Amino acid sequence: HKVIIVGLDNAGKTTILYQFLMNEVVHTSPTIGSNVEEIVVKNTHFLMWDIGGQESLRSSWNTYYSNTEFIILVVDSIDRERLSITKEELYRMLAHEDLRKAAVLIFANKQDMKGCMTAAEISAYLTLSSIKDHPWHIQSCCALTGEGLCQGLEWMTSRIGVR
Ligand SMILES: Nc1nc2c(ncn2[C@@H]2O[C@H](COP(=O)(O)OP(=O)(O)OP(=O)(O)O)[C@@H](O)[C@H]2O)c(=O)[nH]1
Ligand SMILES: [Mg+2]
Repeated sequence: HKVIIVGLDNAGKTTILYQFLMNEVVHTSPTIGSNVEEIVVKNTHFLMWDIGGQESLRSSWNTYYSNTEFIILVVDSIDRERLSITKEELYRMLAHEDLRKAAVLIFANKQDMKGCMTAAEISAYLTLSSIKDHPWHIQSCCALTGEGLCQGLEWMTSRIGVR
């Protein structure tokens, strides 16, 4: 099952990918291009593409879209200023033909940061409840401790077989 991990630069995408793979925090630097790893959850194989989120790289996200079953959108919950940009990117993706059948998992990451937005605040800002044409789920998490990541993966595995 193909998964793409998207979100703005510094959101924590690469950190999440390697937490999934090794249950460890790896030292990351901004991703140029992508990383790809296979993650197995309860006999379900996910091929996860972690894509660089810098502004100059976002226009090429669409080259990763074909055959994607899951979009993991990672949000930096402390980055209030740029949540509007995340919102634009989210709705641009949802409108894309190649992602018509994709389900969306939103990770409200960096919940360890003081003063961060809650998953409920992010959900309201992104108007997730208005999304009717894609299954979606929001999960708060902290990539540094791994908290919340398993629950996100469980939602993904629960979706398989529904379609
Ligand atoms: N406090 C805190 N820091 C985090 C968390 N997750 C990631 N970080 C830090 O955020 C920074 C960016 O993480 P990356 O995983 O490299 O971000 P990215 O989304 O892959 O960024 P690009 O590759 O540039 O798109 C790193 O310094 C991480 O250690 C978290 O849950 N809490
Ligand atoms: Mg990265």
